[in-house]
Amino acid sequence: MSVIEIDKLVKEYKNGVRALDGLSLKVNSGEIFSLLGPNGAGKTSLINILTTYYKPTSGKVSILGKDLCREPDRVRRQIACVAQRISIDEHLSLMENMLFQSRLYKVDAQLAEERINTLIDSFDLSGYLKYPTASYSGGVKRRLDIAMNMVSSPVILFLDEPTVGMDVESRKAMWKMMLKIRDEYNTSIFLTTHYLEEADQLSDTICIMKNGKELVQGSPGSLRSYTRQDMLRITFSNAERGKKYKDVFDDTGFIKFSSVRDNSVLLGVDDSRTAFTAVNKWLLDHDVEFRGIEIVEPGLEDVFLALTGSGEDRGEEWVC
Ligand SMILES: Nc1ncnc2c1ncn2[C@@H]1O[C@H](COP(=O)(O)OP(=O)(O)OP(=O)(O)O)[C@@H](O)[C@H]1O
Repeated sequence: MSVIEIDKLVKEYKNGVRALDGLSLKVNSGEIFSLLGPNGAGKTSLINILTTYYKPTSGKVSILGKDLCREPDRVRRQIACVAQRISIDEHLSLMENMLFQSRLYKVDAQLAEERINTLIDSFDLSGYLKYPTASYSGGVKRRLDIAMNMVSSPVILFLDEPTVGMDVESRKAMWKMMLKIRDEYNTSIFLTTHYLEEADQLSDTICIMKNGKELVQGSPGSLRSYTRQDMLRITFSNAERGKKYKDVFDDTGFIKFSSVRDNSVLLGVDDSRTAFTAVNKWLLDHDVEFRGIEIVEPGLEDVFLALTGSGEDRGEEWVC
């Protein structure tokens, strides 16, 4: 069963920027859904619409079976959103922050008390009860922010880049928290992130978007299979040479997609063994200085780069 259904969503701002350009996607009940995309892809615009903050220009959005534009109040009661900026009040204690949130959502006082105690326990916050919230580390503040947003027992929790700027340990604690929210609270999570490893580790479904449109949607494993077996990496002495030969290979016509990463060019090809021989021969015949050529197994990062490219629109070949 899906909890979010988006059909041909368009958001055009007053300045004429079309942040969403006919985006369609579905989020299933009880899953962690990650939205990935380069800067300016339209992720925040989408979250702002889904959380009823902005109105779409056109298209249809249904959340928990309700039309977002016709019944925004009913939708609002069943969702919670943790924005990029931490929303805890540092003049209040941990408990006061939790209670404030429960009153905002009009949760019955006794139920709120039970939920708050369970959340504090569940998310390892009890050790911080006696300290002022202003003294918490960024990671603990973020955990409290998310715990507060769970007081209303939302069916869907939106998290806009929840681990941005965190150290590895805090990020791992946050992942544990997200998995708990999905598995023990049965809340669906809609997550935006720039971290591919995070999306890979946590998500049931990943959607990669660019220029206001979805490029591809699927499980981390199914996305990796997009480019499995058929990639070559050629390493040069510097990134400029990589860029130069990327353009040369693009013009040959037998490359499915290409991207430059550090000193290397990644080439998507039809048959890696045949391409390996052909490209190797071409490089030697043309006296091109290169450090190495190899057949590579793609990771999620390769899929992301292949689909979003670095300015070129080759990803459109992969539109689902
Ligand atoms: N309020 C606004 N008015 C006009 N244009 C906007 C507004 N908000 C966003 N945009 C533009 O819409 C496009 C998509 O922006 P958006 O913030 O949704 O992308 P994003 O994927 O969240 O990017 P980032 O990862 O950098 O946060 C960008 O070109 C941006 O400049």
